[in-house]
Amino acid sequence: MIDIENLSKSFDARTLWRNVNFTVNRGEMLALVGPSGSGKSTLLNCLGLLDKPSGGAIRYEGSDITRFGRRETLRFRRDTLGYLFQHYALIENATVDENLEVVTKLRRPLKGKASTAIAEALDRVGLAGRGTEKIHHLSGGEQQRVALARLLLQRPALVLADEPTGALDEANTTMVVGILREMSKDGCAVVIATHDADVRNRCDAVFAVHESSLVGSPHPEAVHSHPAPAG
Ligand SMILES: Nc1ncnc2c1ncn2[C@@H]1O[C@H](COP(=O)(O)OP(=O)(O)OP(=O)(O)O)[C@@H](O)[C@H]1O
Repeated sequence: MIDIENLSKSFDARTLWRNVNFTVNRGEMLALVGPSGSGKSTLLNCLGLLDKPSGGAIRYEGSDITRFGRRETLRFRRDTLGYLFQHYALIENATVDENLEVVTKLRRPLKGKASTAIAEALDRVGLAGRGTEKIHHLSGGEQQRVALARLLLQRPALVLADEPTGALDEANTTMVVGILREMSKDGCAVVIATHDADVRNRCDAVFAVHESSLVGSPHPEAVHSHPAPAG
């Protein structure tokens, strides 16, 4: 679905990564691992059109999205991408429901009313009945789960998740990864930057940023026999 071709990123004299090539298909969940500072978030930001690569192409349905103009970029972000990033990107002073209504106003729920779809999404992430609470009253892990409920309502084709379990305990980590897995089974492609070995082990493919290159394999057996560098 999305093909990354010879992607590179440099800042001044420093090359973060180069010759990055991989494909993510619908139904796949892929982990990006590597030491802190190796450039995982920057790679996700390039895929999410929040940063520009220095070279190469990111093809989605044949188009190189790095060459999109402003209007196409906004449309692609709105219609195709879903972000699950470290700072949640929620409206702090609004309620949980108000944050989720932003999505249901743009995208109708698959079935039934928006309020029912919002309640179902909150139930799925373990926050049933919390819709009237203000975001800034929630813990970091709860805010992360509101961001996940937002993704469930949005139903994007490509989910980009940056350390989605960093603020979560084990039970919630299992739930978040389980929901991302279900979204991939429903036909979405998921790319997760993570330091968490449990998250990595539940992915279909693992790619490691290592000495400015991306190394890895789409076959978990091969990944297990050549472990990615710890990150
Ligand atoms: N706009 C920029 N200009 C200069 N350097 C930058 C810029 N953006 C990121 N960097 C640098 O690129 C490096 C990689 O950062 P990035 O956040 O992508 O790493 P990471 O692998 O996600 O790290 P972590 O696992 O700690 O989140 C860092 O050293 C960062 O300072």
